[in-house]
Amino acid sequence: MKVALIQLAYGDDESVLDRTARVAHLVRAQAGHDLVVLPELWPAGGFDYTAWDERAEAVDGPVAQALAAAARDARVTLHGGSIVERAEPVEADGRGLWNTSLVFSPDGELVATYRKIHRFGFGEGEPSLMDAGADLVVLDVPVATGGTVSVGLSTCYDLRFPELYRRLLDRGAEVFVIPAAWPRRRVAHWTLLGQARAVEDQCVVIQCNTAGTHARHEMGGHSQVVDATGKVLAAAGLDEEVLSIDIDTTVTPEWRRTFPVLADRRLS
Ligand SMILES: O=C(O)CCC(=O)C(=O)O
Repeated sequence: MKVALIQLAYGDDESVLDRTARVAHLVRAQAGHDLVVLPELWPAGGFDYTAWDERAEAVDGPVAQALAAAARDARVTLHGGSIVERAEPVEADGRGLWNTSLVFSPDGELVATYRKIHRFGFGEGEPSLMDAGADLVVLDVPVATGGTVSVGLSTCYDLRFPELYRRLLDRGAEVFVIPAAWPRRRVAHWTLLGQARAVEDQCVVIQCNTAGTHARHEMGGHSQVVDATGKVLAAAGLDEEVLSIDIDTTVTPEWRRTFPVLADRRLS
């Protein structure tokens, strides 16, 4: 499975319109990959809390339409990172905004949405401005060499909650895709926890982080792809870059067969 991770850098000066056009261009340049992945909240700004309400949009809004067209032109499955989603109806005590990932098929069809379950901010940011998602999402992603790969979705802070990944595993996930806006000061946790999820769940982990500095927060970069044995197959640095990697999808079932630790679980 050929995968491209676009570790996008942005600051405060680029408009959402300009950034969207730049991202669509970067996605089109990844033709030939099976899956292209973008970071969390790149249109609204991961830590740009004050702009979220104004930049919120529907899952068929202008950013989604630009991503759908880019996926179709490049003929790739596109994990478009996440947007601040505005949707109706709003629950009685709800906020009507979610941190929502969008996945498009190579035909440009929106095939999956995932609303981030664990909100980051310790009372501020996401918990005060957004609602929490409740639904697990696992989808089949087609691979040019034949067949599909079962991909479980999660976002950034979710990575700190291993029980979520066990549940995705139990729904058949072989790969976890994790877009993020993870700060530089805790980037060691980002890489370590990604490797831990790969080892404990015997899954491929694809982590696409943000780079650059926006809203006074320096992002950590260090996107990575880890195979089901825990081996880091590709790793980015601190700045904007595209990681391109051909993942051997036979490794996961072979590793699960030769080291059958999952079969020894006792509490499920
Ligand atoms: O858990 C962390 O250290 C960072 C999480 C985060 O930045 C997020 O979920 O947006």
